[in-house]
Amino acid sequence: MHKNKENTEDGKAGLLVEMENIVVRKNDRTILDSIDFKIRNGENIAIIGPNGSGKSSIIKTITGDYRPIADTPNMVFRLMEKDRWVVSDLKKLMGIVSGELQLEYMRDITVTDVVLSGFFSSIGIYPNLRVRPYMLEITDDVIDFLEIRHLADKNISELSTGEARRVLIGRALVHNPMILVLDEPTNSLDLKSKHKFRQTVSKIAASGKSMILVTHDLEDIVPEIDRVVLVKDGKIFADGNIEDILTAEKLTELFGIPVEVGKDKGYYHAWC
Ligand SMILES: Nc1ncnc2c1ncn2[C@@H]1O[C@H](COP(=O)(O)OP(=O)(O)OP(=O)(O)O)[C@@H](O)[C@H]1O
Repeated sequence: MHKNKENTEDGKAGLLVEMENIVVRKNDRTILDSIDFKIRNGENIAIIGPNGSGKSSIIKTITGDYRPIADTPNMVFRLMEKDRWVVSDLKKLMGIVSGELQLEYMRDITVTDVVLSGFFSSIGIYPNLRVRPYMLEITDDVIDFLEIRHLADKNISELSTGEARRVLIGRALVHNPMILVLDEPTNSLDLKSKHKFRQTVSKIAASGKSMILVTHDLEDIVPEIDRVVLVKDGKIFADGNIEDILTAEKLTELFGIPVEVGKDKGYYHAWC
């Protein structure tokens, strides 16, 4: 799979995202409070937290959909070591797969066009978009990388939920984003589809792409992910190495119920 110049050379040691003292308010309510969060190039991170704790809001802040309160003292919001961005540039930095996006794609668009549309951040390919030969080549590469060649000519609306989600990963990857964001990617997938999806996630993580995985399911945390961030009540509750963070004690405090944690063949699971 193709790589960003920044991924391989100059930006290697760089910070992709720096957030310090980030506050976001919606409807007169603080939904993110004093968030400190940094992502280094090549890091793979899982974000976990109860419903409504602020996980998606952190992602939406990074993508520019939510704006931090600008006059917060000591606030830092820097992406790729730059302080100023336009939202359309932020979208190019990130490749996002979410349930919301999948709903938007319940249309008769071929898998190839869905993947290709990632170049334009559009839903589908329209006559006004300038599709260049290199885009078609990269689309082909991504289809092969994700092992979805057999689906390429089908309409996305004909696919199973699991297949469609892999196609959306293709759309997210095709423009070579610095960070791939998977927001609850295995929701409503059956066991086999989850297994296949996690294999795909492992393959992408191993390719050196930075990844943020937002999930409620510890089993989604493939062994290539070694950092976990816990979010509670709009704040970062814990952030660190997976072994220090995914403990029964921390998850019990995070969810407010007794939680047990186990680990088997590199995968964590929790029960209560
Ligand atoms: N645009 C918005 N307007 C008003 N409130 C919002 C908005 N976006 C998020 N919130 C509120 O902020 C809080 C955090 O929401 P967010 O979607 O980030 O949580 P989450 O951790 O991703 O939840 P879940 O696990 O249920 O997806 C919730 O109380 C939510 O209602």
